[in-house]
Amino acid sequence: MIQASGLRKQYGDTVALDGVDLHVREGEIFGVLGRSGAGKSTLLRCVNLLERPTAGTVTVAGQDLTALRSAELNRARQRIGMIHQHFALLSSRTVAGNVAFPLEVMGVPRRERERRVAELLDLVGLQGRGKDRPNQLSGGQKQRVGIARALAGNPSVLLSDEATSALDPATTQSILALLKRLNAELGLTILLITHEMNVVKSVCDSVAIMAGGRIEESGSITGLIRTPGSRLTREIFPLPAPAPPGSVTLTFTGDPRQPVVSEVVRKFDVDLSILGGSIEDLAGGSVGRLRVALEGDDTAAALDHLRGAGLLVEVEGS
Ligand SMILES: Nc1ncnc2c1ncn2[C@@H]1O[C@H](COP(=O)(O)OP(=O)(O)OP(=O)(O)O)[C@@H](O)[C@H]1O
Repeated sequence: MIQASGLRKQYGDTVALDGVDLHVREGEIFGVLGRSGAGKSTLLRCVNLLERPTAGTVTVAGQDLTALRSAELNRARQRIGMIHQHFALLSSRTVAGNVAFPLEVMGVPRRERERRVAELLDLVGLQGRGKDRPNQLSGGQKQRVGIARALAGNPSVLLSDEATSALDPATTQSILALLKRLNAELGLTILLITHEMNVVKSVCDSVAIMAGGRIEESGSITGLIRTPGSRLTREIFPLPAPAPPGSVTLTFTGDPRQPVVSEVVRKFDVDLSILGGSIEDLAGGSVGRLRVALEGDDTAAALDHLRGAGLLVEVEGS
């Protein structure tokens, strides 16, 4: 749905994007995670060409945006919604007036506009609030208005620029739940940028980790969790460093109640000490990571058994 190739963006001597390739599949929630200054906002603004990349191409829904002239680009942008960290609402307009704004720009007749605004406010849980002013709303409600406005043109893609960074944790979760619902119900593809791992853990199907204008690692969350040495896995499941030589890190997905570890202890008569670990609920399901020390005559066979049971087994120093 979104394909960026060889994206480069330079501001004077500052290289904000340094050869970024991005592939976001239709219907997924894709997170771009990185610290301040990593280049996330620049990447997002290059995807809808609010910023023109210095080099590279951006294709959204099969259309090469970098090749379009301005009238065509404006039409293509109507199919790309965007929400912002500080909501970017017009304080002089009511809630309904804010949601209606893009419909007015598109030339939608008044009756149709009013019907669509009511439908959108309903969709985001703000029915009956159309006459309010933005300053009468909480942060979470303001972001719901931002989402309703972004969906006005029936976009196939929603870009989210740190949409929950200004919200408290409970409100963040409610906005993320709304995005997840819209993704499922409307088949909306969502590209979000964030500096919060929590956002990635809660809703993303795929992620790209950015630093210094480059993507360091990207892929589906489940795929990265199963990739030895993945940075995402290390950040989600921090374990004490350095790992003792010979210690084993086990990563398991699926039902955490499967007694795979106790089974291996019994079957291969090994001693197992737990050195660290945790279990997390990710969008794709439950994932656990455990660092253990194994002792016994048959530890190699025990590790093979764990591999055979579908665990990722990483032995320190091997
Ligand atoms: N309009 C601009 N003019 C000059 N430099 C810019 C501009 N926009 C971004 N930069 C620089 O490009 C680099 C990447 O910035 P960007 O805002 O994309 O990072 P970010 O990961 O989104 O960080 P933040 O979360 O702090 O916004 C930074 O060094 C920034 O100073």
